Amino acid sequence: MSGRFGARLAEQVAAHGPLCAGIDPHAPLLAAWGLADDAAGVERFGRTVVEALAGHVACVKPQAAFFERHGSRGVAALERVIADARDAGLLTIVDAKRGDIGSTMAGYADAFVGDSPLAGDAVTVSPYLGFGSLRPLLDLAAERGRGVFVLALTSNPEGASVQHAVGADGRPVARAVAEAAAAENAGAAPFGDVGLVVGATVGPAVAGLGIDLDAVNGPLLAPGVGAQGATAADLQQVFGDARRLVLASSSREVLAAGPDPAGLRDAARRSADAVRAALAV
Ligand SMILES: O=C(O)c1cc(=O)[nH]c(=O)n1[C@@H]1O[C@H](COP(=O)(O)O)[C@@H](O)[C@H]1O
Repeated sequence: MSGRFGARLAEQVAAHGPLCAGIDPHAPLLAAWGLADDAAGVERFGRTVVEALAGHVACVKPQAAFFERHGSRGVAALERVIADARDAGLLTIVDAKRGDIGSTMAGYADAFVGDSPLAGDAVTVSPYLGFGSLRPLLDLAAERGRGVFVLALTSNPEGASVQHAVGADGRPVARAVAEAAAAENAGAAPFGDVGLVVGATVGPAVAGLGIDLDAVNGPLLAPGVGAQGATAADLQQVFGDARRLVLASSSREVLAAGPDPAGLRDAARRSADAVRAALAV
């Protein structure tokens, strides 16, 4: 791994388009792929996606939950998927969505951005114990050149009850998260290593909450494209002038084309082309 996460991601997006393919081995997808719903099944699933998409997409995002549901052997499978991706030169965002008090966050930092085999190129985290609680993980990620994606406006409808709420300082909570991320990325080029998660499904919320996403100057991971109903065109409305920072994410829509590697590549290519076209407008 050489160079900082933001710079490496920018290079991959330039080469392959602004799409991150999720690796979410849901039980129905395992069945559709003819795989058992066990640790060996999720391992085969994940490694197949990596082998098919390495060199064809900007990055992959293994969803830790679907590996963890098989206990320690599932976690070992996740480690092997991450190792395969690293060997293949494919960037990984480990979707673990961790968040805890600062002293415990230091443990998650070691696990996901330190020396552990669970560390990919970046990790997703939740700031809803307070953005400051993420500090140990942000610091270790910065030291190692890894990336962090902080949940801001999530793609699920329930998220608004927390994220749109106005905090004690008068700012909507999601806006405060965005401004804290912007402070981490100040001065970085082409952009920094601290990204936000902003669902492609959030409609007019960004503008409505007064959030300046362009000022974040970090990658904006946009899940919700495909299975959750958002289209590439929704990205234009949600992201406005911050389109240069968007990394759309899609899992089930791409994965449904497997296990045939050519089918996975075609589905990823179609999604990446649609996203690139929508963001170019
Ligand atoms: O952090 C994420 O990736 C994420 C944040 C969010 O707000 N919404 C969201 O759907 N995700 C993840 O993105 C993936 C979406 O999968 P599909 O709906 O199948 O494309 C899942 O792994 C979710 O956990």
